[in-house]
Amino acid sequence: MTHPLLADPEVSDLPVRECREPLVDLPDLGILCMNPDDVAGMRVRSTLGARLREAQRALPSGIRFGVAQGHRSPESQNAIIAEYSGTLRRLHPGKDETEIARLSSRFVAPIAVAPHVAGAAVDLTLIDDLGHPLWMGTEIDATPEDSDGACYFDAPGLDPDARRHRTILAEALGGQGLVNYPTEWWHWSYGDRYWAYATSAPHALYGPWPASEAAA
Ligand SMILES: C[C@@H](N)C(=O)N[C@H](C)C(=O)O
Repeated sequence: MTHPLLADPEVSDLPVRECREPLVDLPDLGILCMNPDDVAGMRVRSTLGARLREAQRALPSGIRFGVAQGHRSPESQNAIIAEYSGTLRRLHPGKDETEIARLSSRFVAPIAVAPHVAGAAVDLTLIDDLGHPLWMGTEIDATPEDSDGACYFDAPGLDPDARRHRTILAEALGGQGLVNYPTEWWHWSYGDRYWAYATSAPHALYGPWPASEAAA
């Protein structure tokens, strides 16, 4: 089955009805954040936070979540877009900017629809009771090029441990209504446009947040 990308009109054209729900701190909900310097990245919209807490309770004993990043500033989003687009331009000198933007959205969302900027997404993995990340087949943030496609949630040819761990992740998060971005096993969201697309909701719940800063 093929899935649309965040840049595709099936997703990007969906309306947002911003519900103005605040961000919450994930550590306050008992969720481990793996990047202590990224204070903003420890926050997500409150419904997403509550759902993550419930999803963590549903994990097998001895396993917990490790969050790499939740909320992201528009500046950080734009910096990731610029860096990855530059890589793609070097790899594909014949492609025009429309094609580069679509390819880029396999790995990083266009700013206008960015789920992390809305506080509606987390990049996360599973952590064992010794504090070690479980093997998921790639590191978080492996690009399609660097991982030869193994970053895709349903990538063929994954070893059994990685497949089993991804299934555990998906059952816990999917059970709480989160949706995965199929090009990245680690990216899960709730209330953004991709969630609206995947759940056939009439509109997204969250746009860029805070609205004033994200307009740039
Ligand atoms: C850059 C990567 N970690 C990521 O966050 N990708 C998604 C699709 C995003 O930009 O929202």
